[in-house]
Amino acid sequence: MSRTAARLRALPRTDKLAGAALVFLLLVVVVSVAAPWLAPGDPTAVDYLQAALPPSAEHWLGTDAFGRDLLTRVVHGGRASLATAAVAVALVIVVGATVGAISGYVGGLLDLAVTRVLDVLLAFPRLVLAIAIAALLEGGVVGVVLAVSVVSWPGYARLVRGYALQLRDEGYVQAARVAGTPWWRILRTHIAGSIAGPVLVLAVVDFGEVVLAVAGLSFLGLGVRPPQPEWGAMLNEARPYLEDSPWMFLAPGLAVVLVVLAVNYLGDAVRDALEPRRPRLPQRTRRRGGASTTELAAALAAHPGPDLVTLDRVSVAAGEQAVLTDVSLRIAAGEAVGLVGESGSGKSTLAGALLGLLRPPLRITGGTVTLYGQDTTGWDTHDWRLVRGQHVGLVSQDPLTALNPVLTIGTQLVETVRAHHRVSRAAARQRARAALDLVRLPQHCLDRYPHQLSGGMRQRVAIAIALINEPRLLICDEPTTALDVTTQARILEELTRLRAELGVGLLFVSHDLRLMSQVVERVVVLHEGHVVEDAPASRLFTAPEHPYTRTLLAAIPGNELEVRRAAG
Ligand SMILES: Nc1ncnc2c1ncn2[C@@H]1O[C@H](COP(=O)(O)OP(=O)(O)OP(=O)(O)O)[C@@H](O)[C@H]1O
Repeated sequence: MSRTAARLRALPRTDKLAGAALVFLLLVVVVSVAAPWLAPGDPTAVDYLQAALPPSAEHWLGTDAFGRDLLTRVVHGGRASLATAAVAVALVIVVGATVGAISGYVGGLLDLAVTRVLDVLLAFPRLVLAIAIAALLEGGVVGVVLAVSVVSWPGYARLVRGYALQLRDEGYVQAARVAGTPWWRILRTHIAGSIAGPVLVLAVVDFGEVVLAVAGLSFLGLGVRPPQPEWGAMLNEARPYLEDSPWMFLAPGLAVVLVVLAVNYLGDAVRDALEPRRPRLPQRTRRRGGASTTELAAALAAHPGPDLVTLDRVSVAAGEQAVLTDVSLRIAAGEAVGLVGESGSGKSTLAGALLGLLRPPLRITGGTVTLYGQDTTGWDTHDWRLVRGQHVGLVSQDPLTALNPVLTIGTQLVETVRAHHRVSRAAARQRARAALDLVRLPQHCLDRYPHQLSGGMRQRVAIAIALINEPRLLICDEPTTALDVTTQARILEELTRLRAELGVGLLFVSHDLRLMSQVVERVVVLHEGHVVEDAPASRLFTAPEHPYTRTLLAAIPGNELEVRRAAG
């Protein structure tokens, strides 16, 4: 099951109100679909003897001016309102997503033309344009569907175009192109899956507005025509009797209000579930244990050391499968520690545990992670945000994925400073200049985009971003894997120099012991989630104790004989 599907399935449990909204909407849909069986009376049959009766045991919601039972009409009206809205949204998704995806992916003149059309359509007030189109088409269900679709698809097209623009430069999309995959197959296989989540969120959020637009057009006499029941049309019919027979207004009015409220709440909840970075509730300032975020910030800043990080018998599991078992690790201020192990040994998981970046199904099942003297157990996202980027910098394997392709290097450096410090843009830019000097990049890089730099320059930018807030600990997760040998050597030199100059602690994660030997003082060897050796680099490279370490050393070209000799 994908992560998106898992989050959606968990939603009714994590947000009870969203669960209630979903149940209510399902109920409305079921009742509307089953209207002919649940309310078998003819919703259009006129009986003037029963006209304008208030709610009673016989007519639960009363009757209208033509003596028609309002409950029957509201139930049947739901069919028209919801079905019209659903068809309009489905049409809009297909048209908007297709146009947006093709426009963003193909680019060039086509994209230019499409964006101009979108700009024009989006510049019109949505409802006013819908009224004009519905009037032009002389109303009716088809007219309403087309009017609502014409004013709604630009929003979807714009959203999908943005994603397609971004995704077309992803490595796997380029690889598919190089492999000769036709564009429409790339769109279907590689792009559609990635945009399905955001489009779904937009559709749910938008559905409420479409229900309102359909009801609004029918209210104005441009949609479903009387005597057919539809909530908007019923409101129109009830208008002259608002003072004498308010129940005529209440029944369809409440139906619209409750459905739109439920859809909007559910839409917000779905969006929050799929984009957890968007805070919905006021931010919590009290942490478990009573210390406020401000107190934690002060404690982190004041930590005297020497230990920056301590992992005490930490275990991590993915569901039932153990990924790390009883891992202990310590990094002191200014110390360079290497974490080595073959692919799949758990190195990235350990780095993730250190930064609170483990995502389900990965979770810490035992032990404690202590950062700057603070036990991180129970930290929430705000607490982790204090640490990441300010007290701990991270340099990852591929700078392209860490850098935002549509922002200049200067903007990204400035944003990193301002995410943690209340300083002016000018002051942040000054720090950005200093950070570029630190990693020996020319100042003109500030105005460049990531794709305008070489791989080595991008990695230097990533290091500059990691160091710009002067953290005392830097985690480098395979920082040179994506680089050629000469650039690798330069980046390693750079890291060694920076460590000496700034006195930062360093966790250097790699599967390559040869590289590591150039940077670290102590090496921790990870094998199948267990620490099998933790020794000073000088001893580990000359007299490895564990057979697995010997295997790793023997894998270094030209090192086989020495290792065999060391092993005796
Ligand atoms: N999200 C996940 N769900 C399930 N298992 C996972 C998940 N992430 C990692 N694992 C498992 O955890 C183990 C360790 O993975 P991890 O990425 O930490 O290894 P690694 O040493 O960093 O490897 P590499 O050098 O290839 O990046 C692997 O067996 C992997 O299958």
